Amino acid sequence: MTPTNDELFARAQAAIPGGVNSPVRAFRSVGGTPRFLVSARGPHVTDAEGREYVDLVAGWGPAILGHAHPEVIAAVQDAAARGLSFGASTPVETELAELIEQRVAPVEKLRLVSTGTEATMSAIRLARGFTGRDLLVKFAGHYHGHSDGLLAEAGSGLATFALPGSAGVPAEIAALTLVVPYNDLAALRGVFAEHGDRIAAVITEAAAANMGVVPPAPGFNRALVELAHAHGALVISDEVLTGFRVSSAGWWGLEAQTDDASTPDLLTFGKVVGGGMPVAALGGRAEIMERLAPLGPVYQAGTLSGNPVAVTAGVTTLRLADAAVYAKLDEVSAVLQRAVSDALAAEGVAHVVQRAGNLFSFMFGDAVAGGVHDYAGVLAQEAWRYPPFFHAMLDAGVSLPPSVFEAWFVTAAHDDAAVSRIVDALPAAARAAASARPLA
Ligand SMILES: Cc1ncc(COP(=O)(O)O)c(C=O)c1O
Ligand SMILES: N[C@H](C=O)CCC(=O)O
Repeated sequence: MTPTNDELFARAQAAIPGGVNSPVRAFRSVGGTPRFLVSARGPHVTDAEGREYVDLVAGWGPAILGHAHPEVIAAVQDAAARGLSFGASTPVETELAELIEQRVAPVEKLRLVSTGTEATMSAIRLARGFTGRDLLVKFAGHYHGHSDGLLAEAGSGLATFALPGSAGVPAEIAALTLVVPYNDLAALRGVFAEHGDRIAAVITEAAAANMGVVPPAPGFNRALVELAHAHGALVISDEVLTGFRVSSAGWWGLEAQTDDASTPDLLTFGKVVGGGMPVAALGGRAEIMERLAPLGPVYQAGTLSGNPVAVTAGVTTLRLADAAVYAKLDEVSAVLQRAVSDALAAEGVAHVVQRAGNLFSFMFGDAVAGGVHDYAGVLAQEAWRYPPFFHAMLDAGVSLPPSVFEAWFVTAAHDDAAVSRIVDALPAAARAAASARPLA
């Protein structure tokens, strides 16, 4: 007999800490049993009980074309048939690097890694190696993966579980990261005034989307580049989530930063560049990137870096992501933003739609209804309204991120039928949010 999600979760919990291989999957903040997925196609995922859901997680971002796009699958099958991993250079790696460099002008040289965590970790080491400085500045509520120096006041799972940081990070390492409120140039100026000659880099999500969506204030990214450069520090723009999702040139493309004064020195990518397989990258000014081994003294390596099957998925995805794909992502995103907002308004639920390109999320309560600009604002919301909203959608066959602190992700495969199913589910979900009460 087919095991249920409950049975699979019980078995997983016996074998795997918390039953999950990444904490946000555990449904801890929304309650209930995670769905164990067995397949995904187009805008849908299917669980082990055979139930199909319209998906608004999209593998946490990569699936811009929808799941299991036939051309991506065919290319991956073809690559796999020629060998899974060579531990040597392949032509397709250069193809992916060239594709990214053609689309994102500040990327003159690029190195492939396997996860976003590796990309940001290596970018930080490179920034330290290049500048000879030790301090790193990050913004509260931003998430850059789970390396030691980046977990202070981080978003994603740490926001979901209200963790200020992680055990196991030595105090000496944590002390090298200075955390500043997002969109607060005065605070950033203060940190540079005090520590300017020790700061190697500022790392920022190009547009924050791991505390829910919180876009940079107009001019913020430019001002932070100018400030950092005035103090001899680098800027790492983390586009792991936004890169090739919000436009064919990522967030950098949307802000159309064309002059040197507003150009980040290093950029990191993940998710879409792997088309659903483990590929990520760091890239930037050649002069900096060439400090990486074997050319320079900054060591960085990986057995699976540039894996030919994974990179084939990324190259094929980027090639298929034409203007029509981005237009569709924008269109579906706009329709859903409006539909959710209307449904919540109809039930009298105070809320705000937070958006950055086609990324969006909702925050609840009068305290946030005017818009949220930083992590303190995010924490002021009535987060307790989300679990009943989430479960009403799930019951109606719509899979949302299992945390109010995550973005919603659409795909170009969200056709009218998928969108209608989401829209039809909204009135009951909005009623559930309206009747929610804070946990005692
Ligand atoms: C902006 C950002 N940076 C870095 C990461 C880390 O990527 P990964 O989960 O692939 O390690 C993520 C997502 O997890 C992310 O959203
Ligand atoms: N917010 C994270 C990535 O963007 C969610 C993915 C994870 O850490 O499991």
